[in-house]
Amino acid sequence: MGKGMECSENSQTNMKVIHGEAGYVLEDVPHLTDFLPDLPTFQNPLQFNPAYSVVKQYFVNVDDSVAQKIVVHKDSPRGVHFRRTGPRQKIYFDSDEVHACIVTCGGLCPGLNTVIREIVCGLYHMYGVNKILGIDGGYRGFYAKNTVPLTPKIVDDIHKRGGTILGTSRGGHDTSKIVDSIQDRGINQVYIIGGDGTQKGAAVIFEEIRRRGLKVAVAGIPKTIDNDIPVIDKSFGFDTAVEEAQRAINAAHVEAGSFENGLGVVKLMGRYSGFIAMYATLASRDVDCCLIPESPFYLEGKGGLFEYIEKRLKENGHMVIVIAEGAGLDLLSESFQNTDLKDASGNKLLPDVGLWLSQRIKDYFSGQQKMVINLKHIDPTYMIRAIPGNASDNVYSTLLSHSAVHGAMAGYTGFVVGPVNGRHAMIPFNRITEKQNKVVITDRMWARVLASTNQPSFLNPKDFIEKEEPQTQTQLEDGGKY
Ligand SMILES: Nc1ncnc2c1ncn2[C@@H]1O[C@H](COP(=O)(O)OP(=O)(O)OP(=O)(O)O)[C@@H](O)[C@H]1O
Ligand SMILES: O=P(O)(O)OC[C@H]1O[C@](O)(CO)[C@@H](O)[C@@H]1O
Ligand SMILES: [Mg+2]
Repeated sequence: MGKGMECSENSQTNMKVIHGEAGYVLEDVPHLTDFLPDLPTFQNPLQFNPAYSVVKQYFVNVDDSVAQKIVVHKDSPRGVHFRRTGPRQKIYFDSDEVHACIVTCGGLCPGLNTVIREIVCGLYHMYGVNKILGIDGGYRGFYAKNTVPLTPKIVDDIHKRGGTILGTSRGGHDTSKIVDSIQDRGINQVYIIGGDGTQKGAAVIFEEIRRRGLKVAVAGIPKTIDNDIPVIDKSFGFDTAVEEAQRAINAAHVEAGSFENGLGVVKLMGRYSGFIAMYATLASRDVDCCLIPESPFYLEGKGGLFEYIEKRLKENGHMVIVIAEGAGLDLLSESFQNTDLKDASGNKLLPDVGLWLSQRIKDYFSGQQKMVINLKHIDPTYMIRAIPGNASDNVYSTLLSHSAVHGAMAGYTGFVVGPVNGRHAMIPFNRITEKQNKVVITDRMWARVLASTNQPSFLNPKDFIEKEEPQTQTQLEDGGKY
């Protein structure tokens, strides 16, 4: 810890927070020495690695941190920081001692296999680790299935395939059985790849490991096609998903443009966050209306969706609507009985909004409007999720994997890796799991979507203006990322 720093631990969240000068705050991650103070250290073998020994500054300074906010005013406090990732001079595991395991949980996401590959190759090539196990089929694989040995040869070309070679699942998180399995197998590094639910599971695994006083590092790699993980810039697979969504939007546009009053409805993923729909819309420019969970809308009456569709068809002869799977749930609940069905992880099962919207539009225009429309509904959701990562996601996945490996080798634990303002950092679990990342509809990014599609905002601007204080300066809100 640097000079003039004060460290405190919040007993409720177990968070290590370090305060420095001028309002500097480091939301630190746990280290194995917090509960095992006498661990021996080792020289990092990377200094002898031909790839790294030519790099001038290959070890990061122990005090390096990454700022959460980079837009500041001259009198702003320095604000919250996270510990920077990267190789450390001193490590807490001897290469021969490491017995690592990797597990993938939750839904599929492009780039999962790249992350697995790069953890295996990173451990092997950078740190000389050769005992690495794959856990089969998500959390329950720890106690209900056999493990798969992983070597650079086995994972050599898996990044070219979609899905996860380890398999995945929802539900089945039994903390004590999982930690028993880790302990019984002599595993001392656990790499957990998954979304918000998975990282909640990883946090309780870490707590149990700490309670038992085991020398086991737990590292989370955030995975979510929905981009709903907070703090980090974006999640891997998201770019690929946005790119792949273009094919569906193009098809919808071609279909719509070829028929009189052609209407293409494309459903994209996004349970609670409409990032894929928002970015796919902005990227495409062929979309006339983007509907996301964060922005309420209505169908009938003045300023409603039906009125807009009619206007657009009259003006342009065709239109494309992109709808995220969690959009308009309040409207759907009027048509569907609230069954409250959940998946094995406890996530609410949503009715099919694409089908519902398409039917409502057809009913409206075949009813009182007497306007013949040609509607094509495209649902590419699983096709988008099941492909391999694109080039930029593959590079990104490599950085994430290496960050996790460097962090675990350096004895950090109970952390999630990810880029914060473009620099990779280790973030405590609770910062990742306490809330979901959502599109902020009062941000400029959503305004860009509205400006690009010309769709109605479905909101009364007075609702916003009257509630807000007059602003003299740019507000430095959390949401103002884009
Ligand atoms: N609160 C929790 N505590 C412990 N384990 C959890 C918790 N929430 C979810 N899990 C476990 O994490 C795993 C994955 O959770 P979930 O199915 O919600 O997917 P996810 O990780 O959120 O990914 P995504 O939503 O992107 O598909 C499951 O095995 C589930 O049992
Ligand atoms: O059908 P499954 O496997 O539960 O996955 C669907 C969900 O997974 C996600 O892609 C998140 O991984 C959500 O967008 C979607 O609601
Ligand atoms: Mg989730």
